[in-house]
Amino acid sequence: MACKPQPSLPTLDLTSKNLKPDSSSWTTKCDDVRIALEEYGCFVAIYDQISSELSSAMVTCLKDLFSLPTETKVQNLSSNKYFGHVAPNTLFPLYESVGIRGVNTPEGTRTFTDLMWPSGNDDFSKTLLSYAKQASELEQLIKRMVFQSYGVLRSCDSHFIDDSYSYTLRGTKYTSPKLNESNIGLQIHTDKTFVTVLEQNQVNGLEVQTKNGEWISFENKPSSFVIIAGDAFMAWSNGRIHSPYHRVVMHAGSKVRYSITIKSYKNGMVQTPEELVDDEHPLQFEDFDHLGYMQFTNIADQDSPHERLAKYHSAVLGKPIKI
Ligand SMILES: O=C(O)CCC(=O)C(=O)O
Ligand SMILES: [Fe+2]
Repeated sequence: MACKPQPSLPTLDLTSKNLKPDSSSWTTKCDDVRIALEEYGCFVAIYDQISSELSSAMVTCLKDLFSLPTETKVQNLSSNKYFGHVAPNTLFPLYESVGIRGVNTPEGTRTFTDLMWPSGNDDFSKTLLSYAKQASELEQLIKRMVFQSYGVLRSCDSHFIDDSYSYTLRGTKYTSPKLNESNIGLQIHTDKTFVTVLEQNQVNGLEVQTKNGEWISFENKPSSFVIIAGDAFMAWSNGRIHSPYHRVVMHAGSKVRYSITIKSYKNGMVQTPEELVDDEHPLQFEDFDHLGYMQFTNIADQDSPHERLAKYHSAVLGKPIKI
């Protein structure tokens, strides 16, 4: 009997030679990106603008960061539960993570570096800034391609001016489970972001759920970045783009796993363009404040993005939305 092939995430070649704006291949590529995000909420981008040297340097930086004493790491406080330091705990003993805000600006990287290394660590802040800048360019490319494919690039050009988005880098370290310990590195969730750009280094573990409930694991390859659409992108697109459930599963005996995510958040309101609303697609989500939505959400909730956004709207606007 033939074996059923393992499902895999779509892979799209976004290397510079394949991305000449205004060519017909550019239009096709933009459609491919949109379709992948509508079908899976996620795809693997092959991207050559972030060099493997920079990625390795970033992982070395994360190793240095995680080896600092806990008393130092916990100083990275945040009123927002998604942005600070998360230490391993009894519920998720394999997971340790650090969120760094404003990471694509020299002030953001310097403030964080000075907090962790009061006597300075130039290598760290330079690598962090250069990685974050390149990854935020990839994030903008993805939005540009999707907007182009929906025909709203011009009407939505305010998404591409400085300060229209904030970027957070979340570096995460996963240890392998001990005997009788759960192998869940990170629980099932959707991202509350607009877009997440994720790089997984050497040790696999990320799994993404398809719309029909199958789990797809992601095998790491050089120059590959996983693009994940978040709840805000889904809402912006009037429900066309999928915000997928995903998780990290670790395997006994595996090496320590490091992942780097760049997460984008719209500054101010997320608003569905009017071109994406018509009789067949009535408006699903009222405008909402992205950072307000982040504050409202609970990491451990098991709501779908639609349910969570409905609860947020009803809490903030006093009325539920149609779902
Ligand atoms: O570490 C990973 O591969 C996944 C991280 C993730 O999903 C997240 O930070 O939202
Ligand atoms: Fe995630």
